[in-house]
Amino acid sequence: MEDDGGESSSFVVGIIENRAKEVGLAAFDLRSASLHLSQYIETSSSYQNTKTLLHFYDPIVIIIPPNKLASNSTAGVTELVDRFYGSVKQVMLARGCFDDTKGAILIKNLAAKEPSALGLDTYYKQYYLCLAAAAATLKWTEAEKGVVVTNHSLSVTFNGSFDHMNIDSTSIQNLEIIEPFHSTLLGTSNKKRSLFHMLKTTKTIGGSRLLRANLLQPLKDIETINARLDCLDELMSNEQLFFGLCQILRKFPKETDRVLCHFCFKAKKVTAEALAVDRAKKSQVLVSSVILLKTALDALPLLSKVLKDVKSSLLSNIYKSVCENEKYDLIRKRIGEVIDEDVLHARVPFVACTQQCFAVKAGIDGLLDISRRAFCETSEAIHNLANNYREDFKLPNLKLTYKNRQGFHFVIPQKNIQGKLPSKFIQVVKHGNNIRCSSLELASLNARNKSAAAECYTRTEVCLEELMDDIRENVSVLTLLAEVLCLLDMIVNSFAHMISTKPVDRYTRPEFTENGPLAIDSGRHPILESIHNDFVANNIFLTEASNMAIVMGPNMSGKSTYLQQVCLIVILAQVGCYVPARFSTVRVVDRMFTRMGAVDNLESNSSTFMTEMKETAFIMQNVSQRSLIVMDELGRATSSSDGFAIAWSCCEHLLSLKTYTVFATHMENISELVTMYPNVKILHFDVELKNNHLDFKFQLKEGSKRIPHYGLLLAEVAGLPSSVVETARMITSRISEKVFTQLIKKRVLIF
Ligand SMILES: Nc1ncnc2c1ncn2[C@@H]1O[C@H](COP(=O)(O)OP(=O)(O)OP(=O)(O)O)[C@@H](O)[C@H]1O
Repeated sequence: MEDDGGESSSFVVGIIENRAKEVGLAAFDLRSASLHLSQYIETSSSYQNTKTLLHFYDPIVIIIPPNKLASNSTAGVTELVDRFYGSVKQVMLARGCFDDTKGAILIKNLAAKEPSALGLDTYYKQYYLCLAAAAATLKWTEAEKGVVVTNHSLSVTFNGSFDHMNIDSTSIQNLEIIEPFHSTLLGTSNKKRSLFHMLKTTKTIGGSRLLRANLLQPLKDIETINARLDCLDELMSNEQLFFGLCQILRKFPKETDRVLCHFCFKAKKVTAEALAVDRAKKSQVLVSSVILLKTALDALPLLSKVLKDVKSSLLSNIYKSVCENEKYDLIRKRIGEVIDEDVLHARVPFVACTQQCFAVKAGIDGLLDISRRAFCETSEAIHNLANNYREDFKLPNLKLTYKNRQGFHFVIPQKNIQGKLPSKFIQVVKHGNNIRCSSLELASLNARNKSAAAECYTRTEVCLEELMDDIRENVSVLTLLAEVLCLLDMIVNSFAHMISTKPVDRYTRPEFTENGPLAIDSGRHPILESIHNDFVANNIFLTEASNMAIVMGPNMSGKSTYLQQVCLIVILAQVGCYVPARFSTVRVVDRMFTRMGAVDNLESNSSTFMTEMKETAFIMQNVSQRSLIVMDELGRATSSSDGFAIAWSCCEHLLSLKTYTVFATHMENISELVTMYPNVKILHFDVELKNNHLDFKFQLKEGSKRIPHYGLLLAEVAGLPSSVVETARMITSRISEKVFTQLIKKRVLIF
């Protein structure tokens, strides 16, 4: 598999839908060799569920069947992809490629788990669409990448996203989980203000991807969440274990997870020409994977030492399944039969290249030994050439550098060059304060050096063939090792690290119930509290008997911050992390909905009000008994009477369910709901009026409090011309709302 080297996504996603608006989605992760299958009914015409999953997987390729209008002639999933994911590579495959029977057979053969353990027999009929999508996705990936997936190597999960809390893509933006709101809006990169960036102290790319996936789809299973929390308890109370793990994790190469999955893919037999072009590169990737695996396996005994006496179930399971698993030892010994003991994984390009050329023990392959000699001779000649140039051209600071693609070239600090650079130097390029260049002699030596290295790689691959087959037989333990390293990276380097940087007891362990309250005592906004030194903590208490809180208060009093804070605390709790509160107990949330900032949606050609209504409709259609909904100023984008009516009726609808809702509003009359429904409570943010100035306390209190004309006061502070404010003040003092309406009707109001 090609090595992307970066943090970018590695998902190939196939999607297909039927006439009943049921969608099957297969997401194939090339990096971790895992396949995630989901099938669901699209309840909204805007394909919110599909959008959420696409947002989650962030694919590099989307595979779709040719466009076909859905049953009711509305746009289908293919058009959605066309419209919203134009920048992602799209591949259109004939509907025949989306074959569910083929998909089922493929999964039976490729999955690491037994078909019965996967539940394939049960799922087959029910999930035929995602199996069809899997067939197309695997077929395309194998053909395009020139690989064959090794039998029984894939980690397959059914119904991936629905085992987890579902957060729709709008809420992901509103809550600033991955990107701060304004950065997505304005294209700026104020990355400090997202939950993901706050926690992204993971050391591996696999770890940070796992963190991102967890934040986008937090857990729902209390047992798993508690296992993570027990592990955090142990890390927080045992410094030696925490620092020991931090140190040991550094000993595993950063790329371990990505490289281990190379053993799941076997190169296809290709034609002679393609062989010549591609082979050396592929062989090099393979050799470096084996070296990396050796380095990772060498670090395993150190991990065993640190985890020997752990108590929490998560860590002791890791100890049992990884550290005590003899298979790793056997693989390591088998590698030791072919690979030189001194060979190590290296990141500096030329060192890595040399390690790869010398990976296989001497004397195993005569041709390899000859190629190595040629490689050494040309490398030495290149270094001698550099020495000669330093002396001949009086350039003592001339440096020789190596890049994987170009090979060797010279770097000379510009200040060392008096006058013109000697004509011997060619391909001269300015680079900052340096000049990069080559010479004809260097270019020729470079070519010889490269071809010697290429020959070394291909010979090495031949020597490694048997070893690779042996390793592939145990590929499931390598996948397990990759998963464990990513999980430890997230829990130790992100969660535990973040908690350890805060004062003691600022972050506490949340508790969970299936049907209990959502109670947060002295909760704080995880991101804003580090920006505001004097951030004011607030509580929330919702139960099935009192499941809606209406939050009131003037502008700027802290309502939106509070809504976001409640959601972020629940997300943190459900990923298995401590939360910024004195105490918290969470009823496990299965879907989280937010309706917050009102912005025109230019992409979907919707006005502010229509966007607001579409989002609200989506919530109303999808809400479940265990949802958490936060709504900010619903109904403010239309006429005040219609807005009020919509807000009121939405509240009534939500009150008839057991869902927990926090509803922030400026509409004072909404508080009348409390007189009709016992399960509503009214809260307000405390603000005092002092000398015509608003003094914000940011403290949430019971009941409501009326601050007259706070809008006018804030408008003045914002710099509205004083004459305008004066006129507004005069109008409000003279007329009551009723009179005002009558005046407008009679059109006698003259400004
Ligand atoms: N608990 C708090 N402690 C300290 N500062 C806070 C707190 N909550 C909010 N703030 C500050 O107040 C500012 C305004 O808060 P926020 O946007 O939540 O108000 P709002 O009531 O939603 O306003 P509006 O009704 O105009 O949307 C925030 O940007 C933040 O700087």
